[in-house]
Amino acid sequence: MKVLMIVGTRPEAIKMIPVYRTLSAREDMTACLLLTGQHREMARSVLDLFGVNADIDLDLMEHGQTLLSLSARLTAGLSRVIVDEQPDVILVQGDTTSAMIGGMLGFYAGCRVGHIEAGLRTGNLASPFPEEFNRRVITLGAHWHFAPTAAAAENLRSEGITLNVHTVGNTVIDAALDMADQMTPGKAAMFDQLPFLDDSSGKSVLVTVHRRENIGTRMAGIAAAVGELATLHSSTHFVVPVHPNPAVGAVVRPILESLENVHLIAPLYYDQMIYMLSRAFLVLTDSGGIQEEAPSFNVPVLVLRNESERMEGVDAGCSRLVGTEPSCIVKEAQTLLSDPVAHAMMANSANPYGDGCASQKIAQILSGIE
Ligand SMILES: CC(=O)N[C@H]1[C@@H](OP(=O)(O)OP(=O)(O)OC[C@H]2O[C@@H](n3ccc(=O)[nH]c3=O)[C@H](O)[C@@H]2O)O[C@H](CO)[C@@H](O)[C@@H]1O
Repeated sequence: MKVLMIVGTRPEAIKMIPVYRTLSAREDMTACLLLTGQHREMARSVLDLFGVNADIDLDLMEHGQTLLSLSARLTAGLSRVIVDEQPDVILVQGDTTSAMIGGMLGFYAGCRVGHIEAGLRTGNLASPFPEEFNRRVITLGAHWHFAPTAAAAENLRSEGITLNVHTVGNTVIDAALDMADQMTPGKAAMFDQLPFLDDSSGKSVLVTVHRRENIGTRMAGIAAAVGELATLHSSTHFVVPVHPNPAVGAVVRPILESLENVHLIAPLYYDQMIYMLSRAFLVLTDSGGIQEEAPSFNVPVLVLRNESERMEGVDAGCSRLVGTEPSCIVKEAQTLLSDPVAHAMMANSANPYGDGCASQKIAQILSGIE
């Protein structure tokens, strides 16, 4: 069975590599990993860390690309590969434009499409844009729906999708646990960059923001809240890897760069990120993947969004949706920074997103064993 696995962005690489490695180790499958180049450098750096080479690199990224120009190039590039490679199965992950076009072309070509991380929904087609649309299109053409949680599987059933829906966990947990076993270089790099990490008694708060819907006023509100928290908790370090999208730095730098205990640093390599997660006291984020990973390291998460397609963490008690209003963020973070009981209750909640075995389950389903 020939399986073409399509990856566009950093999080797709993180979530697809465990499946690629699992399929590659099997004799009944030939796995072919394709990078579209939607986010060129960030996706490649993940492959390098896991010691994986792409079989095909379309290198499609263009400076200033729009959804329209990207979709056109993806359609042309992926169509050629599907005709040349004749895969039996196409695997896509998540809800990016690479995943949506890959799933759609797979359906057109008569391949069986497997959707990893199926069934996430906000119920609002306009937010996140275009991801909610992309997810629904992929669902329509998919043969297998690999839902990360029971709630995601239920979302699919409520849309009438009942065949081949499998709750397998999220492959990001496979990747995070794997990286946690080999993060020594990442830890050393973080110690070089942030020497205060040497002091094991110091608290660190990890902050990441990048979502399109937060850029602008909302992101300024988030940065103002971080600034206020940093002033109130002067012995706590706030570590902010700044997303490469220049719009993010343009908002957060002027608000936070003068604060001594706020560290605005470059995006982290994945081993560095996993070290920081394992080490953080609290995470403030609008990232999907980080929400899913942090509970595996017993770190509470405050989600900087007004709605989320990942409510399982909130229901399990690992995370809280705090929106982007500075006063709400400060209030919730203050509680966790100053009340050990409130912190422990969140930190000790079990991770609802998986146990690290999702890739094995996906491989077994693809090969018809399960
Ligand atoms: C805006 C956007 O593109 N969102 C997509 C992104 O979500 P998501 O919001 O997860 O994207 P992020 O860019 O936050 O990536 C998260 C992943 O990158 C890692 N990380 C993050 C920051 C850093 O400096 N270093 C690092 O290694 C995190 O540990 C995590 O594993 O990918 C998902 C998976 O396809 C999609 O469902 C989302 O629609």
